[in-house]
Amino acid sequence: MWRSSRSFSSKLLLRSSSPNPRDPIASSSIISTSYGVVRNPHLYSSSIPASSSSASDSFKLGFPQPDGARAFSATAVDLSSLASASASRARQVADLASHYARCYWELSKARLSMLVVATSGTGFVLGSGSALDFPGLCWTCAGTMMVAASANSLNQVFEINNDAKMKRTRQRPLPSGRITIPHAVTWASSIGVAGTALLAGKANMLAAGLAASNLVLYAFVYTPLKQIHPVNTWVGAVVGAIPPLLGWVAASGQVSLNGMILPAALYFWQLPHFMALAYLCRNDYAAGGFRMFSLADASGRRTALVALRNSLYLLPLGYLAYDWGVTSGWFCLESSILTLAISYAAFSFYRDRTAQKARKMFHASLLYLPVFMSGLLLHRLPDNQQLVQEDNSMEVVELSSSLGTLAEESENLDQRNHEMGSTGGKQARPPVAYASVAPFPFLPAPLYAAP
Ligand SMILES: CC(C)=CCC/C(C)=C/CC/C(C)=C/COP(=O)(O)OP(=O)(O)O
Repeated sequence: MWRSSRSFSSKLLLRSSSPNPRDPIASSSIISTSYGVVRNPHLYSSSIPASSSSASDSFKLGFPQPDGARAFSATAVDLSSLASASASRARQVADLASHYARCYWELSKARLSMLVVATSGTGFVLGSGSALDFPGLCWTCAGTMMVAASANSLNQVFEINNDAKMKRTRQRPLPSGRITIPHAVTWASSIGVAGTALLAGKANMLAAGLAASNLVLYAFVYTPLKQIHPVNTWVGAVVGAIPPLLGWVAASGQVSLNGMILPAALYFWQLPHFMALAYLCRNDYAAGGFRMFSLADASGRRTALVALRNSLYLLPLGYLAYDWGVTSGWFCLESSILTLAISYAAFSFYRDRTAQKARKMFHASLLYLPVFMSGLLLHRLPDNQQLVQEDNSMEVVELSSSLGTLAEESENLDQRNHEMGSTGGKQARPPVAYASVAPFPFLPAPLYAAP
C-alpha cells in the first residue's frame, strides 16, 4: 500500500516537472513556438505563404512592379500577417486565462466556498444591529471567499494522491495534471494572504485572526486527520462553524453569546450532512485511504445514530435565538418544524439503513441550512428591539425604581426651587436625561445635581 502510493507520487512529480500537454505553462514549447511566429522575423516571413504568392506570381507573369508598389504590397502582407499572428496570440492568451480560471475555480471548491460566504454574510447581518454596513458586508464576504478558497486549494494539494484514487475527485485539477503543485501552492498562498489582509484592513483583526486560524485548522489539522482518525468529521464541523462567527465578529467587533446561534447550527448540521455522505461514498473513501466514521461501522447503525443525535441537538436553537433576543418568536416555531423534519429523515435512516434513506437525509440537510439562515434573517430583531426584549423581564422593576428616583429627585428639586425662588435666583430645570429614561428602562436613572 505504502509502496504503491510512493510510486504513484513519484509518477506525479515526474509528470509535473516534465512538459505536460494539459498544463499550458509546463508545455511552454507549444506556446513559444507559436509566440515565435510573432517575435522571430524569419519565422514570421515564412508564415505568410498565401498572400506572398500573389506578389511573386506577378513577377513570374512578366509584369514587373514598380519599387513603390512592391514595397506597398510587402507592407500590406506584413500587416495582414501581423494581424493574424496577434489574433492567434490573443486566442492563446484567452485559452490560457480560461484554462487557469477553471483550475482556480475547481481548486477553490467554489460552490462550497460560496456556501461558506453565505454563512459568514448571514453572521455579519445578524451581528449588525439596526444599521447594516453594506460595504463592510461586501468586504467581509470577499475576504471570507478568498481565505476559504485558499484553504480548499491547500486541502487539494495535500490530498493529491488520495483524490487520484477516488471516483468523485480524480478529475480535480491536481490529480488530472491540469495544473502543477507549485502553481497551486502559489495560488493558494497569494489568495490566503490577500484575503486575511483584506479582513484585517476592512473588518477587524479579530475577524482576520479567526479566518487565518480556520485555514490552519482545515488545511493543517483536519486534512491530515482524515487519514488518521474518524474524529476528523467533528474537527471539520468546527471548521464549518467558524465562518458565521467570523461574520458576526466582523460586524460587531466581539464574540458574544447570542452570536453563537448560527455557529452552533452549522456545527450540529454538519454531522447528519457528512454522515450521509460518508455512508453513501464509503467505498470511495476507503479507496482514497480516508478513515471516515462510516468505514468502521459496517451496519451503518452508529453512523445513523450520530446523525440523529446531532439533528436533535438543533432543536433548542430556535428557542435560544428567541430567548436571547436575536429573533422574534416566529423563528422559534419555524426552526422547530425544520429540525423535526431533518430529525425525522435521520430517524428513518436509523430505522432503515439503506442508500435511499441516507440520500433522503442528505437532501433534508441540503434544505435545512438555507431555510434556517433565511428564517434567521427574516425574523431577526435589530439591536434596539433586542435590548428591549432582553430586558423585558427587568423592565417593571427598573421602571418602578426609576420612577421612585424621579419622585425623590423631583421633591429635592421643588425644595431647591422654593429656596431659589425665595432668594430670587435663576430657576433650576431638570436635565433632558430624565426624559430619555423612559424607552431605556435598563439604564440607571441619572442623578441630578443642581449646578
Ligand atoms: C474562512 C475559512 C478558512 C473557511 C473554511 C471553510 C471550509 C473550507 C469549510 C469546509 C468544511 C469541511 C469539513 C469540508 C469538507 O472537506 P473535505 O476535505 O472532506 O472535502 P473533499 O472530500 O471534497 O475534499
